[in-house]
Amino acid sequence: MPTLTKLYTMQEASQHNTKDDCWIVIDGKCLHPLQVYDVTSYLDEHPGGDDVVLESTGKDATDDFEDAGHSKSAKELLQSFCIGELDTSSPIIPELEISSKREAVKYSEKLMDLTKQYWTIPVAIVGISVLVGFLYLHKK
Ligand code: HEM
Repeated sequence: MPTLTKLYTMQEASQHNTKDDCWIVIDGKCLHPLQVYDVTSYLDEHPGGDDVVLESTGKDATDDFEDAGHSKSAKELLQSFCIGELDTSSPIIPELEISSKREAVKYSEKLMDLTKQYWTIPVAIVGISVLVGFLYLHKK
């Protein structure tokens, strides 16, 4: 039977960054993408202290976890805190996408303004060309 996996965005996971509510995101290895773990209840028991874990919230903490040289049993223990997977289809920093859209709008507005301001130049060139052509034909 297919199991339903809960998906969380990095933005959502990063909001759980306190002693009373602490989520971390770590690569689950195998075929899995990044997994989200609610380790709140383990913070006080963590042999490395709670601050190191809190410092690893709001980001991919795989390297931090691996660099600490955790034992096999620590890795197994970690799995018991898994609450879901990271939704990688959403941008990690959504503000970036929004601001780049805003930039595009700004750019097209600027272009429109320039067109409005300088429309006389191409019109004048066409007008002068027509006039010169007209005079030239009349001379003949
Ligand atoms: C990503 C953030 C984490 C960092 C930076 C970190 C760091 C550390 C460090 C530095 C130690 C060594 C403490 C010492 O020997 O004095 C340690 C030990 C340990 N940590 Fe973490 N830890 C993290 C997350 C976790 C999590 C989420 C779990 C389990 C749910 C965990 C389980 C353990 C265990 C069981 C030990 C004892 C040694 C072992 O069995 O490997 N840690 N950790």
